[in-house]
Amino acid sequence: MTLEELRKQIDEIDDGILELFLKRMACAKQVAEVKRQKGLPIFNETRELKILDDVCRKAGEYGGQARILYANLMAMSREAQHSALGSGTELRQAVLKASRFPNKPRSVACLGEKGSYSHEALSRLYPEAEPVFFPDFPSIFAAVENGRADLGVLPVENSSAGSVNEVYDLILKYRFSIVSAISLSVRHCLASRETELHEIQTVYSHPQALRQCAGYLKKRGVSSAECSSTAGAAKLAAGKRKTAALCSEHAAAQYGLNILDRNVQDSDGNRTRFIAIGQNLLIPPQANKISLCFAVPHRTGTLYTVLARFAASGLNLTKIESRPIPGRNFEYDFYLDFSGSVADPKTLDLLCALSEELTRFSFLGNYSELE
Ligand SMILES: O=C(O)C(=O)C[C@]1(C(=O)O)C=C[C@@H](O)C=C1
Repeated sequence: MTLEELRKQIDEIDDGILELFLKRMACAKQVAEVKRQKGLPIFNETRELKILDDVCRKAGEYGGQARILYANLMAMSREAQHSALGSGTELRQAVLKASRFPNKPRSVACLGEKGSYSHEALSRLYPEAEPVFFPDFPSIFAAVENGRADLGVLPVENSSAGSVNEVYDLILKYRFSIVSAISLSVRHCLASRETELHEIQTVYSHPQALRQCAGYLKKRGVSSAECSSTAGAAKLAAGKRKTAALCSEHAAAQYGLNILDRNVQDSDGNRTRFIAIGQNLLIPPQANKISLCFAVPHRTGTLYTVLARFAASGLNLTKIESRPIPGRNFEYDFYLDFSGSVADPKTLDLLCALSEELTRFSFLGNYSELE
């Protein structure tokens, strides 16, 4: 057979598959109605596992491929059923009740001292708020929980050093709402009370900043020491001979230090993303980014079929992070960011379906990110 003839056959087969796919989806919607009348749950694991085992056996050498194909078919079918029944009432109501107005927090918690990068992010996001400084990330979450601060600003990711795992673990522990975000260009300088570079023996900074400048520090042959923030490092270096801090120029000025070297980070386009968290859900009208988290059972293809549903809805994932679930060996929570808005009914339907199907699911927010 020629290529053209074979392609003609494939086209005919595809038409047949598509017709059957649409028939299957229509049938699934009817099942949803029966389930509603009988008060049955949409997900029927026994039935799904039986279908998967059957197709796997019948498909012979393509058993694994058939399993994945049908796992996806049934995920789509469940989603159509959830959408037909308007599932996820709790999430739908939370989204409906969420405030639409940008909040004007009185006080916002952040890491470190005046002049820290977190402080800069906070001032850009909430110029009118009073900053409240804390020495570590858990204290910021605690301050939001006990009302000492209306919101908390936290670094979540750096373009060269990667995710701030401790913050992700706290996000997953507290499950507060993410209400806004900002991506800041981060340029570190080497600042000291000394005036000559060769006098420096020890460099202080936050572990993330030390990581972002690891190549520079190695080249200079100086030792490094961790402290709780870049601005804290500047304060420390102001009191000790032969030391310097990796910090912002702003922090260097704050503590009266000389700038011995500029732009010392290893990557030129070094950026850090910050989020603001709060107790209440706030969804501004321009919100275009969604964050959520969930866990999946340890079975082949479970994460894959969840991610396929985002692809099927045309949603672009911008971040995925997995973190160990405390107290459960080698089980993970997944944290996801994607571009989208809950004002889009199809996106809200997907989230509502997932909220019903996945364990440890939380919708964390729909917000926009300043540049
Ligand atoms: O058989 C059912 O109960 C259905 O709802 C249909 C179906 C499927 O698409 O095959 C969908 C969801 C269930 O989890 C199991 C199977």
